[in-house]
Amino acid sequence: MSSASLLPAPAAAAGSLLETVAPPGRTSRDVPRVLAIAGSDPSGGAGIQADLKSIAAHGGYGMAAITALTAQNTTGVRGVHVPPATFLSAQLDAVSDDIQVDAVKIGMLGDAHVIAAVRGWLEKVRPGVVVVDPVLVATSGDRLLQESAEAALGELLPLADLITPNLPELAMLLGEPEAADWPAALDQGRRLAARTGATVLVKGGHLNGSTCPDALVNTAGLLSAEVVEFAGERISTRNSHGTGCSLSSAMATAQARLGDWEASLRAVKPWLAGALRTSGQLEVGAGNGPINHFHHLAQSERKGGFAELLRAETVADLEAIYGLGFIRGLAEGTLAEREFAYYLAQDAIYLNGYSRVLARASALAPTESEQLFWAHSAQQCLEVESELHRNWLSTRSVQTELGPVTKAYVDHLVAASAGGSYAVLVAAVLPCFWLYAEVGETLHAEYVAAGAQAGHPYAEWLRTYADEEFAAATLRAIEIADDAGRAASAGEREAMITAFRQSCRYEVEFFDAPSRHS
Ligand SMILES: Nc1ncnc2c1ncn2[C@@H]1O[C@H](COP(=O)(O)OP(=O)(O)OP(=O)(O)O)[C@@H](O)[C@H]1O
Ligand SMILES: Cc1ncc(COP(=O)(O)O)c(N)n1
Repeated sequence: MSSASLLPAPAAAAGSLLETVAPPGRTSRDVPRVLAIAGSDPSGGAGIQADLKSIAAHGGYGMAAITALTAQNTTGVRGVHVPPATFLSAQLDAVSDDIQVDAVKIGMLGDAHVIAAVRGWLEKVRPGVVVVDPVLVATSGDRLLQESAEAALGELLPLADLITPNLPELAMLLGEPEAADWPAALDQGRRLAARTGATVLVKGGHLNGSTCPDALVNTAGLLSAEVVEFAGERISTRNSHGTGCSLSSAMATAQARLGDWEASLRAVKPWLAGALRTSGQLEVGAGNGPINHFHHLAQSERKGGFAELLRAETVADLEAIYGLGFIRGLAEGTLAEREFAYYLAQDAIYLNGYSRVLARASALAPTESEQLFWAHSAQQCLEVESELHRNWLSTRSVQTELGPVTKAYVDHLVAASAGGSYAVLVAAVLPCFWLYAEVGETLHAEYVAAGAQAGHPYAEWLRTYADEEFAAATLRAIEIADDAGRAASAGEREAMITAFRQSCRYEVEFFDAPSRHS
């Protein structure tokens, strides 16, 4: 790979090519007409097939001019055929002679002849929104643009409003080594934005670590700041085939409707996260599978679908809970009395705060049945709290002040209740039902399986742990969260998942707190 910059000199970028870019004031439409100019992926995960799905998922009318045919699947690219560029020009003219194109997304281009054809058409038609995804190499490592065409691609970039390179592409376009971390990637994004005059979407998909941030960068004052970052969690999946194609098409469609890049990415990123998160449901191929473009439709149809998604989020935290010294000590009877007393005292404090938050859920509930469920649960909490004081705490010497984990957990719940979204609040309170019920049932079953020894110092506690009424309430809380999640927008669903995950983390920490703070 050539390490020379693929871009024209800055002076040229700022000259005539830039003047051909359409002005930012564009018409917004309810159903934008979006043209994808890209290669075909017959397995449906990337290229034009992903573009059309992504455009449709965002409510656009999708059109497709095919630059190249590939023979590929989820495991790799077997062949590439680039038809004569004159026929691409014929496709492009056939579309624009008849149809007003509100936005264009450009993906795989294949070779320099194709780039020249696209460039000639863009200069003639000047679509209102142009997004260029500078596709060079597929996830599988196969080349999708001839190396000799890289300079021509660089010259096309100043015609874009938005460029969406991944980290290796960003580096190659600048002729620099790949950024080692996120700040270095943002610096490269600034340089590409300055050289092209376009907005650059710097994507964090290729970073290491638990987060997956993105950023919009524009050095000409088009955004609210030069660099606008969008935080995101990394989703553990190998189904990333076509993520970049889908993101760029979604951005083109959203921008044609909203006329605001930041609002567009705010709308698209939660959708993409949901599409990655649910990608496994598709069961397509043995390699890097596709994302689930229409997850928002499927989820709203299938009862239990959102709860399954939440359940998958709890796996690591449940594992962590079962590995904690506190839990093992409780199960085996070796737990220090001091730690048990600390746990009970903090539980009583927690339940008081939790009860208030449940009462808020009752106030926000959309139906009388849910209102009653949360009100009843709030009352139950107070009853369990006084039971703790009466039967468990009155005979022990305990520390009664608010512990740091209890405070953080209750603060998180109060914040969720103050946010005003019933769905997010329901997701935030759910782990206290779900994880506690699961842990209780498991520990109780272990205790019974081990012969339910009467001499076990925590026998009485373990016997009350798996309460049937609480198990039934847990099922109802899960059902309510599932209904709320299926009815929620993509953005609200992501906020629900975030709130749920945070509460799950606090459940782990709550069980770990006695060994750290008692
Ligand atoms: N594991 C992940 N979890 C969450 N978001 C992800 C993940 N991987 C990629 N993304 C998001 O997907 C988008 C594409 O990012 P990435 O850097 O992977 O681009 P790409 O390499 O062009 O995509 P492709 O996989 O199609 O080649 C970005 O918004 C990024 O944040
Ligand atoms: C026709 C076509 N266009 C683009 C990509 C890149 O997508 P990915 O990087 O996810 O393989 C691809 N594999 N095929």
